[in-house]
Amino acid sequence: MSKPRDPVAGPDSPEPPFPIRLSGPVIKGFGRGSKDLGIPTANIPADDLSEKHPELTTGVYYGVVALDPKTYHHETSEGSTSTAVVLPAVLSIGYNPFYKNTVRSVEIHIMPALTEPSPTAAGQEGHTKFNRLPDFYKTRLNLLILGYIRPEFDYVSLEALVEDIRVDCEVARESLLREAYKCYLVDSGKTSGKVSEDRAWLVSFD
Ligand SMILES: Cc1cc2nc3c(=O)[nH]c(=O)nc-3n(C[C@H](O)[C@H](O)[C@H](O)COP(=O)(O)O)c2cc1C
Ligand SMILES: Nc1ncnc2c1ncn2[C@@H]1O[C@H](COP(=O)(O)OP(=O)(O)O)[C@@H](O)[C@H]1O
Ligand SMILES: [Mg+2]
Repeated sequence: MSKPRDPVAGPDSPEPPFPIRLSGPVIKGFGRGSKDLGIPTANIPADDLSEKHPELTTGVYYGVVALDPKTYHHETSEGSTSTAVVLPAVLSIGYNPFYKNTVRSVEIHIMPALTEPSPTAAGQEGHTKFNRLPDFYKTRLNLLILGYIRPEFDYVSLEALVEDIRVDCEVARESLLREAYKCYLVDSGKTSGKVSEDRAWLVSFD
């Protein structure tokens, strides 16, 4: 048995180099996320990553995302919205050692709002239904990376990889529930300068 993982990752408020801004159109990946793992990941181009963000090492991170509402209509209980909805996310940046990719990819799994029950909560091991939205290929995605979780690993089985990603979702969720992170998701009206600036960038799609 491997030892239990820490329930949260990173300091109590984002520290440099975070938040890191990434943006790009959602592109096709290797087609494994949904099919092999049951975990859809929105892939965005990674071409200029080493030039623009040399500090961004390979690994698993958490953050917040927004999709361009011009092409993605998010359904809420109030109906369809024309402003971008901000959602929590967990992502991997790297070569997917389990699949031995030769090119680096950025793969983002968008989670449900923190006010909704978590589909990846413990007790569902082996039966987890990861969050799935209607497809949004080609839509522009803005991402603020807020913290680092762990390095990428190779695994003895597909089940072991899926279980670790399930725990990543829970770690991301608990980490983002902290006040200094939650303010990126929920605009309380009293957020300070830099947070509002980053949040304004997140939901702007010109
Ligand atoms: C939160 C998260 C953590 C991941 N961690 C690993 C990892 O440690 N090792 C690995 O080989 N792949 C990891 N992956 C990548 C998955 O293997 C990848 O999403 C899958 O291969 C789907 O790829 P595709 O979008 O190209 O189809 C992770 C993905 C996510 C979303
Ligand atoms: N919760 C989600 N997070 C990320 N992408 C999602 C989600 N739900 C649906 N999708 C869609 O699924 C696609 C990714 O599925 P995936 O099986 O990883 O395919 P690919 O290999 O092409 O990336 C995304 O591009 C997006 O259109
Ligand atoms: Mg993918």
